[in-house]
Amino acid sequence: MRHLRVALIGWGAISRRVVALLSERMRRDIVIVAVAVRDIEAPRDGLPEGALLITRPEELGNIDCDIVIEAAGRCSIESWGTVALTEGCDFVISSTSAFRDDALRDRLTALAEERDCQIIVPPGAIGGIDALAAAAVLPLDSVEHLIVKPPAAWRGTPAEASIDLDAIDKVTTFFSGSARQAADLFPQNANVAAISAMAGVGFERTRVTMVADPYATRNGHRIVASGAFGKLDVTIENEPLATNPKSSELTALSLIRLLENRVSPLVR
Ligand SMILES: NC(=O)C1=CN([C@@H]2O[C@H](COP(=O)(O)OP(=O)(O)OC[C@H]3O[C@@H](n4cnc5c(N)ncnc54)[C@H](OP(=O)(O)O)[C@@H]3O)[C@@H](O)[C@H]2O)C=CC1
Ligand SMILES: O=C([O-])CC(=O)C(=O)O
Repeated sequence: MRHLRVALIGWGAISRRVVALLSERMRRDIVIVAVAVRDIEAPRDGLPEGALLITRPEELGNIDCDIVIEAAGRCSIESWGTVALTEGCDFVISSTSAFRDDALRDRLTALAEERDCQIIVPPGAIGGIDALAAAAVLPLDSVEHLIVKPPAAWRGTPAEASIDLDAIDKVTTFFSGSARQAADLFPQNANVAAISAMAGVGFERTRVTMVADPYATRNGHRIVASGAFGKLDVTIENEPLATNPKSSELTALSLIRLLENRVSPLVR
């Protein structure tokens, strides 16, 4: 039986949900060996039994782990990714908006190649990424990504500068631009734009629209692509995570799929 030793960067909504699901699913073959936090003194509950609490990327060097999963925020990508890859661990990223920075992406990719390990971008909160990436083997004409969330999910973001989130009574579009602009301006809501961009036609050519919908209760994504392969149109409505309405439950589920595939004799 394969075993997987995992370090989690961040102890927020996604990490907590991943750990709860692994426990519910009794995955004794997937062990959380470390959890990275910023403030070691802060009170926190639910940590996986036996996991070491760490605060500095260098501490990964003292831990025997196979894979490091970032679920913290884009500021953590460079420091934790550099050490994880240098230590020969695969590095899974949730804060994919960090990769709107081509130089950072190139630096980490070169390091992964040098250390013979991988940076993994899971589909996160969206579906159809396997099909989009496969379609991109042949020329693509266009990729559009529509993000629709309830007003509460846009609080504390630049959306507040263009619309009154408390007052809107109809579906309101407040952003239209490239995936690079979307990922740059909305690091807590448009990581998915970076995922669809990297799977398809890149950060400049992927067009993103963001919408606040006062009647929505879920986080919605629609990806429409066309090209030599044909046409793709994928729509998904995600339940938000209980402890962070900006993030969708599917992001944690996608990490469970990734981890379970790493230990399973049948990858699906
Ligand atoms: N790829 C995708 O499809 C999706 C990606 N995301 C992204 O995933 C990331 C995690 O999301 P979520 O769990 O909902 O976010 P939360 O805000 O719930 O949790 C993030 C946690 O990370 C901690 N943190 C921040 N920086 C660091 C650091 N440098 N080292 C250690 N811990 C750190 C914070 O701790 P504290 O502030 O207490 O120190 C917080 O507890 C976010 O960037 C989010 O935008 C979200 C949804 C979809
Ligand atoms: O969870 C979602 O629906 C998408 C999200 O927050 C992100 O891409 O950052």
